[in-house]
Amino acid sequence: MNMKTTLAAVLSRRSLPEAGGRWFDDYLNRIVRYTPCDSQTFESEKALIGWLEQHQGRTRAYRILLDSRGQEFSSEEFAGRIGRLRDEGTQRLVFAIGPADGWSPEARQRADLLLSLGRMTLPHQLARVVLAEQVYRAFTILAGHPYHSGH
Ligand SMILES: C[S@@+](CC[C@H](N)C(=O)[O-])C[C@H]1O[C@@H](n2cnc3c(N)ncnc32)[C@H](O)[C@@H]1O
Repeated sequence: MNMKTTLAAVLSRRSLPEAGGRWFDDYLNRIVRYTPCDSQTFESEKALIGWLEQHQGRTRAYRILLDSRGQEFSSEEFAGRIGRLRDEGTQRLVFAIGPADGWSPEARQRADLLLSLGRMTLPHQLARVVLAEQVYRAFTILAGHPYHSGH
């Protein structure tokens, strides 16, 4: 069975219309050419964690929380990690952008991976677009598509 990827974010109702905007939608549309992928938004960390607990599938979703203090990867390393998860039979892979004031210690502890896009803090709208682009890039690397030409 195909691994399903979800790009999730905790976004306030106020920031929802502009969050990600056309750039995010464009990358999401490109990702679905390679793999089933959707977007989910939540008003609070609690709502996101509750959704994660409910949507387990046969196996638990692999949770990757975006956090500037997390682990950094090159695009090739990132693609390799996603490819390994897919090949190991992971059914659902969830990437999540956190609330404006960052993740709670409890959420961080329950993550399978804390992923950093760099040590600088980005506004969540930008982090969401960068994440979508890197997920798209990762699937093109795994497919051998020439979108990624190195540095
Ligand atoms: C505005 S930031 C939160 C900033 C918060 N004050 C903090 O220090 O954690 C909102 C969300 O964007 C994501 N984010 C921002 N910069 C990031 C980075 N460099 N790497 C990974 N995620 C990032 C994280 O998910 C974060 O929870």
